[in-house]
Amino acid sequence: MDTVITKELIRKLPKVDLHLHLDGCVKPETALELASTLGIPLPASEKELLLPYMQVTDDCGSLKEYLSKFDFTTPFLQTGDALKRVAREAVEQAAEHSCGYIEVRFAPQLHRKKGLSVDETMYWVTEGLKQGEARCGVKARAIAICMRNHSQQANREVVEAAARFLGQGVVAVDLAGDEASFPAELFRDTFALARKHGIPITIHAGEAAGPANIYEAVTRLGAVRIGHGVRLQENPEVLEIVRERNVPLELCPVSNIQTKAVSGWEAYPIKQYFEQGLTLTVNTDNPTVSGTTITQEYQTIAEKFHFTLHELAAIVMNGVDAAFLEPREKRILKADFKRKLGELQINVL
Ligand SMILES: O=c1[nH]cnc2c1ncn2[C@@H]1O[C@H](CO)[C@@H](O)[C@H]1O
Ligand SMILES: [Zn+2]
Repeated sequence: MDTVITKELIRKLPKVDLHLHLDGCVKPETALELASTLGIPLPASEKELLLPYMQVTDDCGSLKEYLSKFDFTTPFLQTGDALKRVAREAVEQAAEHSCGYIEVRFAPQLHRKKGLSVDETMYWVTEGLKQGEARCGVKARAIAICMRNHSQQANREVVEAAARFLGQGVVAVDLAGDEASFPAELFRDTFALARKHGIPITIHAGEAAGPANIYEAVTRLGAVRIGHGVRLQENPEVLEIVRERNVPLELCPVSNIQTKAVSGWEAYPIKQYFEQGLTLTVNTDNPTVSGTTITQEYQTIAEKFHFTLHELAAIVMNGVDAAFLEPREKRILKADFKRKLGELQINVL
């Protein structure tokens, strides 16, 4: 008989979160403290009352509307101390949900309003992750995000700083922001520079626009993972390319429903993708903005799509395989995950 998949069992299941935005996981209580330290007035002084300003509701209509929630948080994330703290807290939150490995992404250019340089933002975020790692035993790395609405020069600075921090806590570069208004092909030069520096690339694509952006990201920009990619099903040829090349999709189910990347759970293609042999990973995107946790993401797909515990573990291991870690570090992580899954009587390949 199949094991009953309880929430507690999923919480205990060793997991990874490869798609997690730093500014999307700020705890409301932290926002309150940072705002008071920085002297920024807030519309509410209790965390429960602050949460609606930081979180979307089910009637969120689009990615653009979803992204507007980030305007509330960025003013607090402008100092080294604040960046270090929220990075550390991202690791702590992951530890509560038995994540053994996380990659936290952030856009350095959004954190410079008080004069930090791009390198300084990377320094503080990676410091916070290291502190969290030491305290919680969760391996944590950073991904530097280029923003779609930023200038080529601003994005170039991010890529160049990422090259300096590669192997020092930063493991990859990404492209995020308003996908519908800025197609992937606008960023060819930016990612050519990343390739020149040998920086691994993941790109948000096929979320608020169609598979053409996934095609561009994989075949021209050099993406070896795709952020979301849920709209891949709209083009079977692109789907075949993604499958052949074994490009992992960083699905974020709760966020994907909220941003209307997919019309609703009945149309969410995760089971089909799984059965078609695509490499799926499950992630949170923005725990605070989306009101989710990695446990909830797994529980939701288990309930709605009847994944078995072994299938959930296979998805976890896809994430371990897709981690932007050096081969040696990855082998150690993989062995560690197999051991921990074995303790739960789950055997994976
Ligand atoms: O799902 C998403 N799609 C596209 N952009 C996103 C998503 N979530 C967050 N951001 C954007 O990335 C920035 C840096 O973390 C956030 O400020 C937000 O604008
Ligand atoms: Zn994202």
